[in-house]
Amino acid sequence: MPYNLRSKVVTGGVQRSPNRAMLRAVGFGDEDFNKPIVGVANGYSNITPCNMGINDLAQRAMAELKVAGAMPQVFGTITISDGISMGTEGMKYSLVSREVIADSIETVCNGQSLDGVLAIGGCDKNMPGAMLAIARMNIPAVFVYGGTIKPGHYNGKDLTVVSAFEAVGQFSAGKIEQTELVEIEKRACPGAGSCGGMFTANTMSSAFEAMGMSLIYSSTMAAEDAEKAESTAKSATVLVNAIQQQILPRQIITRKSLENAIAVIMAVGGSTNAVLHLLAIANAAEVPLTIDDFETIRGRVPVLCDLKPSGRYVATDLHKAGGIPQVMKMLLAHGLLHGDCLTVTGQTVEEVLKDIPTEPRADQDVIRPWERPMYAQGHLAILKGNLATEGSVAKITGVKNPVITGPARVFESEEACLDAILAGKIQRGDVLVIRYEGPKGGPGMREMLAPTSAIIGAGLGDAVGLITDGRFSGGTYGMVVGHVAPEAFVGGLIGLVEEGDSITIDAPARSLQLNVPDAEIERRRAAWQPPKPRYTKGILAKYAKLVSSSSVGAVTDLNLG
Ligand SMILES: CC(C)(O)[C@@H](O)C(=O)O
Ligand SMILES: [Mg+2]
Repeated sequence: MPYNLRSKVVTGGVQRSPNRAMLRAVGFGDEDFNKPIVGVANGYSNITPCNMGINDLAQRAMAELKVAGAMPQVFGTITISDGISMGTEGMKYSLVSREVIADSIETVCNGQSLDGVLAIGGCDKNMPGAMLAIARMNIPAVFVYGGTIKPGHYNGKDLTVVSAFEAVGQFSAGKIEQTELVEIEKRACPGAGSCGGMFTANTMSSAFEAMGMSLIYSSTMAAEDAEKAESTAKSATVLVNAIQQQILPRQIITRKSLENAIAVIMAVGGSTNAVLHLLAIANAAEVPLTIDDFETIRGRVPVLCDLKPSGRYVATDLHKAGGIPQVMKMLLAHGLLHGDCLTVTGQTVEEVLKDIPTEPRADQDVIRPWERPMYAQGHLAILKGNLATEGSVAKITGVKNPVITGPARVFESEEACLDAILAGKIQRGDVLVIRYEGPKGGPGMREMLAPTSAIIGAGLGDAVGLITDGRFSGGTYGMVVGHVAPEAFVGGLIGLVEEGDSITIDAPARSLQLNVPDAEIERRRAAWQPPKPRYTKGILAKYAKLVSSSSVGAVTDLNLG
């Protein structure tokens, strides 16, 4: 039976003869018209180490798809590098690139009536971008992660790119010499692969493994190891089976599997970005999920893994210790994972995990035993209050002072804030406010890794708070609250804060509050003028018009119907 179930492009009789003529030019023979046509969304780019090994994986996937009886058709998807654009105006394109990737995969797969898609990505937005498209289209699909980078080494310590960001703060605070800063820069990124801690890329790949849209163990493999290519080949075989069986993404991406992904992200200590991306994926899959669901799951799931940014180990260490399947099995054994969710293999989560022990191995301390977690509850909290009536996202574990009330130090951009930190103008007890960096205001919610790392490097990590309507890197930690919604640009209270106002971040109470009388707030609100958009042409201008609040995932196709 022909697999071109979606359209009759190649089986549609004489009318389709011209379509077939073109396919013959790209290598189709008579018998190939009876095979499924599978897109390979190739995120290859030498712009960033995260994506530079992906072409080899795409080639391997193509070869294996052919062996499994499919006709692969490769097309390129774009990426930007968060690490390289970090701290620049270019970072505004990062979250935008998520939509571009989603739109490009949807455009090619639907435009060409493909029977399935194997998407390969590396840098942070590649993962959610691909999954948004997969959830929208609902054609059989598998996600292949390009793999994590191995750690660099200096003075007996493991390095990641975040070490280089923190070294800037250490240097500015006079804690290290410039020679040391340069050594760290040279050694932080020793090869191919996405940033090595449990930062955003590794968080999202882990989430997809937990959701059943990627093969087990695949999200923590090193980009440069042979098993990455082997797992890619296996993904191709699994996808062809999914096409034959018509296993569809929306059978896999369900409310329950998104809850599994959230539970795993809490257990591994993942990035704040996961909140934004999983809300967006739920919207694309038409699954009900709200920002408050993260708080509910956080309350019952412990942080089990000792991973960077705030912990000790990197993703390759987690892999050696048993990887995401070990974490999932522990959650399953303690009733915190839905075992009946379908995976792309056709097996349920419980079936996939059946041979994995319920406790981690004793010869490692990356994954803690159940009785000795890093933290009894998850680290990604949803804070609300007059400053964030729709919600905000904070990393609340690992900070010594979970409550801070301090004077606001207001910055209208990330650059202004970084300059103040590096110039030593921030005092212990200050609450830094970085605003007009939201989905519409930035636009694009830049990741504030440079200021948050400079704070850590300057030794102020436990002494100051920081709130923003922008985002954070997966490498950020400390008393930081991002995704503050509503954002300043649309009139959110964060835009009305004045220098010296008292702000309280209360992590245990999950509250974010401006301590200014209501009458004064109303006076300021009446005087507030919406600012002019920063961009009036091109993609940033289009994005700013369409994008939703971060509290519902910063998506560009909400309520368009
Ligand atoms: C550069 C990083 C560390 O990859 C960052 O973009 C993240 O979000 O994790
Ligand atoms: Mg990032």
